[in-house]
Amino acid sequence: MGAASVENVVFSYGSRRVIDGLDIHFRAGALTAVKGANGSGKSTLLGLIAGTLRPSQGAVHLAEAARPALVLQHSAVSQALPLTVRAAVEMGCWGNRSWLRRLRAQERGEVAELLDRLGLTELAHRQLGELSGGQRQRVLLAQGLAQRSKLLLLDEPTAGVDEQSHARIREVIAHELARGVAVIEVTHSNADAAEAGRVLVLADGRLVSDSLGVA
Ligand SMILES: Nc1ncnc2c1ncn2[C@@H]1O[C@H](COP(=O)(O)OP(=O)(O)OP(=O)(O)O)[C@@H](O)[C@H]1O
Repeated sequence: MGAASVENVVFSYGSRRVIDGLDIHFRAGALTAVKGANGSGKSTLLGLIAGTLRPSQGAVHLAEAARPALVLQHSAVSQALPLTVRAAVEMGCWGNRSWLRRLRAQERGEVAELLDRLGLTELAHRQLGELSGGQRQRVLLAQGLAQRSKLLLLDEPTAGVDEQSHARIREVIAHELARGVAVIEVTHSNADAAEAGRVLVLADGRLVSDSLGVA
């Protein structure tokens, strides 16, 4: 059993079909890059796997009962949420439990470690709205990692980040892969896609290329 599979999936917004019969099996513990022009359906595919969107036809199957962790692009998330960086990352630990529940010491330790790995410790008390786009992107990634899912869905995690942050994000992805997490990464970067074991290319909601990467 792989990490996830989409089987003959079709998805439409109104009468517009934006995913047009995708049939893809994602291996466990591997990095898969998803490329394609703007509007080709990449983010929609992640939403379908994450369960935030439901297929109009076909089915999505997940290996784990737990939900995948979906990390959106920072531009897709409100900057106005009255949350500190630390609180945003802690939200990733909530899972299905009550948000009123206090974090266990172990979870607090994990949050501190994630803040450190993503270079956010100094920013932990800042409000999300006070951060730059690249800083917010790292917060969203830390929040996704705090979910401890075996399937991590990343929507352009390195878009618009500086070189140092880029390196940190690549290290964090490599670390997750080494832990056996499957990562599906939407990217426009050839360099990032080259790190993947497999590169998928979408065009108009269809799979037009499925190749093994160089990694
Ligand atoms: N909420 C929505 N309502 C209607 N149409 C939408 C909605 N979200 C996306 N679309 C359309 O669905 C299609 C696929 O969008 P999607 O965001 O999946 O593309 P993408 O490949 O991720 O693009 P990008 O590279 O720009 O992020 C596009 O034509 C887009 O205009």
